[in-house]
Formats: sequence, structure tokens, C-alpha cells
Amino acid sequence: MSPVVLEATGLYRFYRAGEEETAALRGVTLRALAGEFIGISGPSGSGKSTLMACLAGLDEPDGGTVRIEGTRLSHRPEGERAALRSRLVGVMFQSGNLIEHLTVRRNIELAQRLAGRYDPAWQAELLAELRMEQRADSRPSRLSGGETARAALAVALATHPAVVLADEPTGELDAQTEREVLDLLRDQTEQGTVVIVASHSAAVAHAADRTVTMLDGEIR
Ligand SMILES: Nc1ncnc2c1ncn2[C@@H]1O[C@H](COP(=O)(O)OP(=O)(O)OP(=O)(O)O)[C@@H](O)[C@H]1O
Repeated sequence: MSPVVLEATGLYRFYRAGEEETAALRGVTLRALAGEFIGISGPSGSGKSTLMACLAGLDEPDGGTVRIEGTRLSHRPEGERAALRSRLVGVMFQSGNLIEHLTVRRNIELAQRLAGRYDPAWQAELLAELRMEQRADSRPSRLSGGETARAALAVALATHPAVVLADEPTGELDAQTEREVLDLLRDQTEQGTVVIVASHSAAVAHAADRTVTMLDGEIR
């Protein structure tokens, strides 16, 4: 039996604005075993992005815990969470994980250096596999939608993270690029990496080992 790599237990997240309170997560529990590819589906507003942000340590749940490889990511000062995140998690989010004033190559290098894992050979391999060698010295604003997604994926995979989290990574891609992104994510699972993708896309559900559905802040 594969070991548990990611364990989220009883996650709650509330958003408050004046008298209004939205329960974006209502007791979400999710476990991912080494090498699992999990899809997260669910209607707009069901809590997928909130869950992904909490799993990545980009957001703090109001209740519950997130552990990756046994290390608690939640309920720590931001600096500690950022350090753990750079080592354990690769993210590919709509908000973007690319730093605008750095080239694609420098973005990959920065992710590796922050995690203390500078690895030029892996950097070159990622650029080649993602057909980004010709665009490695471009800044993100000069890239097409498909190139931006591939660059974001290269950054997410730069540190060989234990968990890769992607929120709608293929939303704006053509079918071929979507397949390439999903194939590369699938390849990562062979070394035991956990891949979790939140998406409305049927291709993601097809690529995943299993898909969980969110509804009103709960996994159904
Ligand atoms: N920063 C915020 N402030 C207030 N409410 C928020 C905030 N972010 C999300 N919400 C609310 O929390 C709920 C869950 O939102 P979330 O973005 O996680 O859903 P989602 O399933 O990712 O939706 P989509 O598929 O449209 O991206 C929604 O009701 C949303 O309006």
C-alpha cells in the first residue's frame, strides 16, 4: 500500500463581509497516496479554489489541518508556511506562479533556489519536455496562453515537489496543449508525486485516477 503523502482533515474556511458569512469549506477531508492523480470537480462557487489554496498553504483554514509527508503546513506563521511550501508543493494557479520581470528560465531557477534545490539539468529537461527552449529567455508577458501554461507547469515541477496542485490549469488551452500538460502531470506520479487538479474539464477527469466532487463546501 502506498504511503499517505497529503492528508487534509476537517478543513473549514469562512469568509466574512459585514453581516454576511460564507462557509467556503465545511469539514473537508482528503487523503492522497503517493503517486495518486486526483481530480476535483464541482460547480462554480463550491469551494474548489479555496480548498486548493488551503492545501497549498497559500491560505489558512479556520479549522482543520493540512499535512504533507507528515509535516503540518497549516497554522504556522506565513514565513514558515512559505518555506515549507517551496520545498513540498508545486502550484499552478489561475492567479499565476510566474514572476513578471524574470524570464522563464529565471523563474524556474528562483523556485529551485528558494527550495535549496538548484538543479540546472532538471531545468534543461523541463524546458525541453515542455517545448519551451526557444522561449526560455522570454518574460511571461511575451508568451502565448499555451506557452504561459507550460512555463507555469515548469515552475510548478522545478523542485520535484511531493505534491503538485493545479487549479484550472488547462482552462484556456487547446486540446493538444491540454493533453501535453496532463501527460506531463501524469508522468510525475510515476516517481510518487501526488497530483491534484481542480477543473471543469472532462479531459482532467479522464486523466485522473479518481475524481472527488465538491458541493457547497463539502466533498460529496
Ligand atoms: N476572498 C473571498 N471573499 C469572500 N468570499 C469568497 C472569497 N473567495 C471565495 N469566496 C466565496 O467562497 C465560495 C467558494 O469559492 P471558490 O472560489 O473556492 O469556489 P470554486 O469552486 O473554486 O469556484 P469557480 O469554479 O467559480 O472558480 C464562494 O461562495 C465564493 O463566493
